[in-house]
Amino acid sequence: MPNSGTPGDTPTILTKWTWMDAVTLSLLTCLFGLLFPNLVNLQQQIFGRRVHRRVRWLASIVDPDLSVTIRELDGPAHMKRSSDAYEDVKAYLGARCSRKARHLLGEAARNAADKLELSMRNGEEVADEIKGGTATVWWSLHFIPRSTERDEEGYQYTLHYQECHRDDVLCKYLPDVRRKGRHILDTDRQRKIMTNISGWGPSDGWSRMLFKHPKTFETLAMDPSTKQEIIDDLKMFQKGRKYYAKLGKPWKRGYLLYGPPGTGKSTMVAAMANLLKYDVYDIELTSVKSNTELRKLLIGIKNKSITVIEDIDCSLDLTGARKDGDDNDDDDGTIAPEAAARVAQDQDKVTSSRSQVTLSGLLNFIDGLWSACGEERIIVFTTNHIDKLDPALIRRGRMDMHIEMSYCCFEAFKFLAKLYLNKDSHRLFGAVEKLLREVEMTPADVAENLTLRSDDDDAESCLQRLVGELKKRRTTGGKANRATIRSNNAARAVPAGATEDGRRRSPRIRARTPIAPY
Ligand SMILES: Nc1ncnc2c1ncn2[C@@H]1O[C@H](COP(=O)(O)OP(=O)(O)OP(=O)(O)O)[C@@H](O)[C@H]1O
Repeated sequence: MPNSGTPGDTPTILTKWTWMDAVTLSLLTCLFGLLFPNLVNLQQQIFGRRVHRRVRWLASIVDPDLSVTIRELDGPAHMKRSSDAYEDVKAYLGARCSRKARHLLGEAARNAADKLELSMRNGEEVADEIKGGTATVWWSLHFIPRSTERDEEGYQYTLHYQECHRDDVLCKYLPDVRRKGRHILDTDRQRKIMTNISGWGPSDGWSRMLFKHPKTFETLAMDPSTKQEIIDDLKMFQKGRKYYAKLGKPWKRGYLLYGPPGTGKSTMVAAMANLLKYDVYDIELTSVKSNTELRKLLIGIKNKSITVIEDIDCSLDLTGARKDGDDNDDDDGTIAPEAAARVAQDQDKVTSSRSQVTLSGLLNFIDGLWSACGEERIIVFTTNHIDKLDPALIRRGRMDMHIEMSYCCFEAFKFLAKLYLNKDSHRLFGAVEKLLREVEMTPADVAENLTLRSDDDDAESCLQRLVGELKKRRTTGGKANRATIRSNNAARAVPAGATEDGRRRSPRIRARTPIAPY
């Protein structure tokens, strides 16, 4: 209430005002606002900011807790992918805090079959220490259900801390959590294999399982020098961060594994994953409905991973030319004339097939702009028919290394004999060597013959079985086999180092990009 100013009262501005003064001031303010609207806005903003600051100050006294939330899926709507930060925090908390939580979640063992991997359960809270144990922060895990159509449901970790520890938490503690979590994931974790099966899995399109393939390069039968070359190449790739950055190239490498069925192409992928400790993304291309869906899958692929497309020649009708108007790729690969003649026919086929993924879409997937959004990624194609593939698909820069997985050579046999029978030599080795020069047999078949099948089996009986099988093939299928191989190879140049009849006994590497001197 305005006061007319009783003598003796504490004088204030208001006490000296009259109603008339107030009305006059209001009118003047309105007039000022009409004449200078921007100045009034500015005045209101400054006033608003001051109020906001006071409210924050009050809030920090009433509730000094701050929080950071890390969601399981991040990225824009329709492009959600599982978050690296979430995985790091999960690994960190799993190792550090889980024993402090009251209610734990047990998952399949990490390294040992009889152990459980423990982590926080939904709704659980655990404490962690910062500043050398002088302060405490709290982590909680919650499941957030979908609230709108565009939203994704998923888990989220929330870190609660006091305002006075803000700098320590944000600048030291959180980066440390991520670093430690990543280290645990890199060294200690069980790797995963992901596959895309329509309608399954979370929104990023990948269904996940633990990857437990036992195959390593130590148990892969190959020509030893070829094997070493591949191992060296992979290891060089793995430590090539600076090298790729220096070249201005995305940190990725493509391997094409080709050869007859049973020669170890899938097995090689498992050995690669185990050597590098990478996750495996196995793409079933026929389940991918469109190029857009393929891109969405690509965005969901994590770093330090091997992406495999098996039997690429069978996956889609990609063996012909790219569709007209589909070719926005600047590669120098040429298209066979007969393939060009099939363009119209292929176009119809591609359109009518379930999957609308085009060759161009696949090429962009491998090395388009989006493919560079990650790093330390390997892509592997396997095929039984390299000659059916469009050259653009396997050209330099896409498939950097071509590795032929071929029939069992004597070196590979000796490796398998040592592995399966623990024999470095045997009287039947000579016979096997001679027969392997005449008959095609895959390492898978050789390994099967060397496998002990009963308690009575021993090295002698296994080798006899192998010699018998080789002899049988020589008289029945052996020659037919060779003829087929020759006709399949007819379109290709005879590889360097091939035997007289054009066959090659050991895996062959054609490194399209020289192995880099990092
Ligand atoms: N070089 C090898 N060393 C050891 N084992 C091998 C080798 N090649 C094949 N095998 C064994 O043979 C089986 C089949 O191998 P794999 O599936 O890798 O062949 P593939 O070439 O991928 O066949 P496909 O082309 O039919 O997919 C596996 O159980 C594997 O252990």
